[in-house]
Amino acid sequence: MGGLMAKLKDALSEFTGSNPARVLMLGLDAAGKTTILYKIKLNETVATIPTIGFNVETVNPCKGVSFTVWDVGGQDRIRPLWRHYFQNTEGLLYIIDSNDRERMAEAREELYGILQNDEMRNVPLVVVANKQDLPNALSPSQVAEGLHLHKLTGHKWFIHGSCASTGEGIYESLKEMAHLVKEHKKSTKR
Ligand SMILES: Nc1nc2c(ncn2[C@@H]2O[C@H](COP(=O)(O)OP(=O)(O)OP(=O)(O)O)[C@@H](O)[C@H]2O)c(=O)[nH]1
Ligand SMILES: [Mg+2]
Repeated sequence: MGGLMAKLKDALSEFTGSNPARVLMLGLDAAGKTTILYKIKLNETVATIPTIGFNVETVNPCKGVSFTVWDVGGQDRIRPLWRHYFQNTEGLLYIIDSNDRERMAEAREELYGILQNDEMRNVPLVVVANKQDLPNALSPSQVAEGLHLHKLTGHKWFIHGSCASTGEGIYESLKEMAHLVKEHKKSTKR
């Protein structure tokens, strides 16, 4: 009985305050990462400047879920720094500017560059197809196609559309991230 109680306690505390999951948020510059981070943290649309370095916040996007979200600047000259944040990552949030059709191939190459790293092996991926409010934005399924997600192996993935300025779609993306991280933790415990 004691063992069962301990297991239950363990399951319940998986993502709660004392033990947040480490979520890494990457994507090309101006995709909307910092806007998303502070929308989750403060429920406010903040005016951002390009991130040089990183922002980190602990957030509780839904009941019983706690994430430490690392938002790392995406300008090309600082992308080589991304790898320093890979270790112990439990979920990758990859943010796409769905309106930036010209840079979809670049976003794809960067994504595959991240995922092939040993430290990111099997880490679940949630792609956020942001800026859905813009009239020329690719739909989430077009973004999935542009990123060749259907060819991706070794990573559970999910894609959701969002508009960071209104917050639409962000909660759903994080809820799915919580689900995938939980599944991943279970499978690595086995
Ligand atoms: N229309 C629209 N604009 C957005 C949306 N999300 C973010 N933006 C704008 O996009 C610009 C870049 O947003 P940031 O959050 O700074 O982008 P970032 O990914 O953190 O960029 P780096 O820090 O350079 O990597 C800002 O002007 C935001 O207001 C969105 O959903 N729709
Ligand atoms: Mg930023």
